[in-house]
Amino acid sequence: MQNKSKAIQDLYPDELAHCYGCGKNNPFGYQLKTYLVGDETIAHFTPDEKFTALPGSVYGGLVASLLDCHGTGSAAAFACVAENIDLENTETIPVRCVTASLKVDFKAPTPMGTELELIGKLRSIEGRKIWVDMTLSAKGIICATGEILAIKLKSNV
Ligand SMILES: CCCCCCCCCC(=O)SCCNC(=O)CCNC(=O)[C@H](O)C(C)(C)COP(=O)(O)OP(=O)(O)OC[C@H]1O[C@@H](n2cnc3c(N)ncnc32)[C@H](O)[C@@H]1OP(=O)(O)O
Repeated sequence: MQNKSKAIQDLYPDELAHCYGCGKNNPFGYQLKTYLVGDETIAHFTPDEKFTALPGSVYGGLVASLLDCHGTGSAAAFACVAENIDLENTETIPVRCVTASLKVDFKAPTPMGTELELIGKLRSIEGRKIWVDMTLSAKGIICATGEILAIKLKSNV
């Protein structure tokens, strides 16, 4: 697979780049960036205390949101690779993936103020269905795992 120096979300067309979790054109959102590195995807996010659950730990909704957006970004990246779309030499991608199903398992408290690392691995692609397995870790400790079923939209909305 290809390495990618540009985030997959930065290849979404401008009119579709307003997602609260990962849209580059949403100044209020998290602007999560997913990168394809080898045959995995990676993203980072450092939560601050506005995301508090119990003191010192992150609320689960943020964890789910990060997995949601990293999952769809990863699905789009893996779909592009499967379709021989050269991510290195394109300004926008024609693939549109949305979440149909997201499962999150919370394994350990997610710490505040620490860089979180999300890793995605392609499980399978079957027609328009793309399954991605993910981990969310802090300092090498897995805080949550996620699995997403993303669906490629039929048209480029
Ligand atoms: C550039 C793109 C911008 C991306 C922005 C970032 C996104 C960030 C992530 C999100 O938060 S996305 C927002 C949350 N997700 C949604 O709002 C999606 C709402 N659901 C839908 O719009 C539709 O249900 C969906 C597009 C997912 C599927 O509808 P379709 O009419 O295109 O497909 P269909 O219902 O025929 O399902 C296609 C296949 O997926 C399967 N499927 C659909 N939903 C499923 C589900 N929940 N669980 C298991 N399988 C499911 C379905 O059975 C079928 O399998 P088969 O092909 O084998 O028959």
